[in-house]
Amino acid sequence: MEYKLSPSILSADFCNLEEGIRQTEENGAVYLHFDVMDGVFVPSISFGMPVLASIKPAVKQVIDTHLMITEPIRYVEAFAEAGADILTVHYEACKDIRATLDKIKACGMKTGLAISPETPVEVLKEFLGEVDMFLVMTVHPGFGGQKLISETLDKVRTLRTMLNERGLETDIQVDGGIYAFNVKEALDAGANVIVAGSAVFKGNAGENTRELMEILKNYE
Ligand SMILES: O=C(CO)[C@@H](O)[C@H](O)COP(=O)(O)O
Repeated sequence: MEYKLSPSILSADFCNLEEGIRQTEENGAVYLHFDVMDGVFVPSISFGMPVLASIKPAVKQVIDTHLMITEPIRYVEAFAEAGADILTVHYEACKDIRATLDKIKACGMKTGLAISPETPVEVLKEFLGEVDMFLVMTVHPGFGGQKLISETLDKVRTLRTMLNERGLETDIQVDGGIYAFNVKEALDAGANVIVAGSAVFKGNAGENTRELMEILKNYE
């Protein structure tokens, strides 16, 4: 299993965004996590396609886009054009999940399906084998800097078991409250794509990335 770090720029210093991102890339983060919030699905508003389109040509990282927006199907084409490589939508935010996933695929992106902490993991059963990545939110979506809800890791464990039973090696991403001190708990539960915002961008992004990457590289 390949372990990947996806630094979330939500916690970055936007006056020095280019430098911050470069430090994560130079220190081995192959993904870059781009959190889109609409003020409806989640209370907060973040950034959207124009910001992504500016970042895209400046990085080689996989743009791992997490849409925290209602009816994301409306924006699938726009995010493909802006440069998203993976487009993750929320189970709770879609009227027609399959149509949304089909549109993501048709636009040439990888598919991600996310669940919020209150959503049971069993809802994902019918999508096993149909998506490239599942995202199990380890905090309530909407804000960086929250504390990991440890019960959400039980859902990661259950999901990894469900995938293993079907012989699937689908990526499981975890997002929220992950730091060097607790990342191993998420890996032990079965996650292999780690989103980290505060843990990377608060302080020295290069050193923080290196520290997290060391843990991922040495994980067995
Ligand atoms: O999607 C979200 C929040 O909704 C996350 O991607 C956060 O940006 C993670 O931040 P930290 O908890 O790592 O600070």
